Amino acid sequence: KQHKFWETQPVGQFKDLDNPNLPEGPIEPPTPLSEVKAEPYNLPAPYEWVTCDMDLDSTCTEVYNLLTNNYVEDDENMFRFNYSKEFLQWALRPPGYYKAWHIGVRVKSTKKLVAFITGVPARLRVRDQVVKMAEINFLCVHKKLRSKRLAPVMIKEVTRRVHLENIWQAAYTAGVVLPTPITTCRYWHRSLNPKKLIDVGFSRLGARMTMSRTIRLYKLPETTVTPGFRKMELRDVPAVTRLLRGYLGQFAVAPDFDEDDVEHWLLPIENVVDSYLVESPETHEVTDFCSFYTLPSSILNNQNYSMLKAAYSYYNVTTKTPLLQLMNDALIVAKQTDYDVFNALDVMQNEEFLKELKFGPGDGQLHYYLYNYRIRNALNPSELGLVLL
Ligand SMILES: COc1cccc(CC(=N)NC(=O)c2cccnc2OC2CCNCC2)c1
Repeated sequence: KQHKFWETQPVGQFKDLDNPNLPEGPIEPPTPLSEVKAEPYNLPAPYEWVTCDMDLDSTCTEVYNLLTNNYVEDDENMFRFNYSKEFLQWALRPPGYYKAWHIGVRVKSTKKLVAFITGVPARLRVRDQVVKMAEINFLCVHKKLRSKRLAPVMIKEVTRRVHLENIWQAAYTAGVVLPTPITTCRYWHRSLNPKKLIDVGFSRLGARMTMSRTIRLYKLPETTVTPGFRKMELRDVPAVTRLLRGYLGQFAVAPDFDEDDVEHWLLPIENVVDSYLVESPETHEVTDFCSFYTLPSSILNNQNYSMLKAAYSYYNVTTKTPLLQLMNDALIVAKQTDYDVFNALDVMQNEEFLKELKFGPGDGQLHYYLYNYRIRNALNPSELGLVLL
């Protein structure tokens, strides 16, 4: 009964796990475009498909409001992701994006937006194969329409529209176990504003800890310590691309970023994405890079606060500066710009700094998935070089 839908899809199936003979790579071959279903899948009668034009402020506001009230909550339903409009426009319009992959479901009679799912194109390398994929995200069904089995038809519709662009693989994450994770990550949090985090129930006062001792424990310097540490600028795109491509090559799964991708995904946008680099004061060479994205969470019921300002570790590269020192500078700039918490997954080399920089383990896991692409053995999170938004 479980996974009724996913057992019908070209994804690694749990029953295949002990079959070492299945080759790594696509599970199903591409379909001739003439054979891809030309019409959208059928929705239940009261609903209709709509393509959400994120360039239209009114549509962007509808998407923002749907997600603000109905998107992912933590396990204890105390917080809900609150992606900003500017973030959504950034996340959904990378180089080569397709408007048709920004899919909404409206109530025919009222035109109310009640569900959403998106894809954006990405070139991902899986071991030695660079594969054109869709990164699927923001699957959201209004709370009042849950268990109407809308999610499977929305997944089939975005898959159909991705197929129409001759793309046959996808990548996505979920907090739940589906067939079959390529890796399972743990997330970690570094308190920047411990008083607020304890007040809103995100953190608990440690045993034998006072509030003032806790505030002292997480205190950070007022200024960064690495000489040449500065914000990334447009002129840095070629150097950052070289740095990032060289670094990501070590991971089994990672984006195959070119300069256009780096310009879109890593050039700082206030309150959306922040990127810093180390330019050697002697040689002016760009030797290190760190970045984080901004994803606030609504605090679902607290008298004093309504929003948690959270930074999420994105891509970080070191070739000269110790990773601990670079990431501590990232914590310092996040604290300076009023973030309450800095989150990170145990992917790439993040384990090197998590404990040392006073991150605490979160209580959940994030599973990564590939669609229509088998990898022989699940990866360790440290073999994953991909961060999805
Ligand atoms: C603190 O507010 C929350 C609001 C909703 C959910 C969660 C817990 C959670 N599920 N966190 C993560 O999935 C997570 C934790 C650390 C880093 N990235 C993450 O998720 C990213 C990547 C996947 N898409 C959502 C954002 C926390």
